[in-house]
Amino acid sequence: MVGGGRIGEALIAGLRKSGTEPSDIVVIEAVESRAAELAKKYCILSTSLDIGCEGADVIVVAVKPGDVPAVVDRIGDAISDSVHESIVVSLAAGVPTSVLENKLSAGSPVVRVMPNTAMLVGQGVSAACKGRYARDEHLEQVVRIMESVGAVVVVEESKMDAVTAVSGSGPAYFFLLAEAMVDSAVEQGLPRDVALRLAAGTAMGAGAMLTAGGDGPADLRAAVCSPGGTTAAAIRRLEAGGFRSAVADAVEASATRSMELARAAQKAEDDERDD
Ligand SMILES: NC(=O)C1=CN([C@@H]2O[C@H](COP(=O)(O)OP(=O)(O)OC[C@H]3O[C@@H](n4cnc5c(N)ncnc54)[C@H](O)[C@@H]3O)[C@@H](O)[C@H]2O)C=CC1
Ligand SMILES: O=C(O)[C@@H]1CCC=N1
Repeated sequence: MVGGGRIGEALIAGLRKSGTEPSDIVVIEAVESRAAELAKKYCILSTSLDIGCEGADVIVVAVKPGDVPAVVDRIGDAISDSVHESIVVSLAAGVPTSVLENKLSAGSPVVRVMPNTAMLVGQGVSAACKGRYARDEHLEQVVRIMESVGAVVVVEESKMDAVTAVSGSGPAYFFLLAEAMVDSAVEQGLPRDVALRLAAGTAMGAGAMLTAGGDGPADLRAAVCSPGGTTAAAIRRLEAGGFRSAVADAVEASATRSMELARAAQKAEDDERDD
């Protein structure tokens, strides 16, 4: 795991919870105190890029998009002489697989994954796609790893911006909704801890109903709206307040930002090649 920030930790935590042996995970994190913290918390080894990458079956890149080219360049140097084939997996928003492939030895297998933070509790949902040189068995190996921390869908790389906008960024939309519900509940006289339990339990139950495979969201919502009742009154205000279009705008803004990150990563690489 290269990069032990928020998503790096979520994956490590999820893997440990799902029974992955501590000796099968190595963390490479630039901030020494953070590396030590992760090593202690998850009983895993913390090391450097040069030592940690060689011989790894899977190298997960979990640094910020702008840091990916430099980090993968160093990974490429570290593994270029190795006879062992490593799959390089990028979790970074926006960054195309081609940017990683161009930093690695010719023909290196790269898989791009857009995970989400709920991996931390084994309830993530990820999308994965193959780079140009990755074979089906490489993708399958990565899918198996991600399945140990949640659900996985396989998509074309061209769909990754949309995926990022829905499930990568998505937990934050639900957290914002929960935050607003809790604050409003406190305004209505509930103690904050009770309000949080109610909002979180509601999110959990609604999520379970959505994933049960029966009715879709529109039918489920309609079933809560008793004629002339409380929910219909609330939904009318949400619609009047532009809830649906605010969500559509938010998802579009996230996808657009993902495309901008892709262009920035591509440009950085083009500039470097020209120098
Ligand atoms: N936070 C989230 O929920 C999600 C994040 N992602 C992606 O994951 C990546 C990381 O995001 P976060 O964890 O939120 O960021 P973060 O800033 O919390 O973590 C990045 C970590 O990488 C470390 N780092 C930077 N350069 C390094 C180097 N050369 N060697 C080793 N470590 C280095 C930093 O010290 C930091 O701890 C991003 O590319 C983001 O697009 C994807 C899906 C969800
Ligand atoms: O906000 C971000 O850029 C990352 C990618 C998806 C979730 N967090």
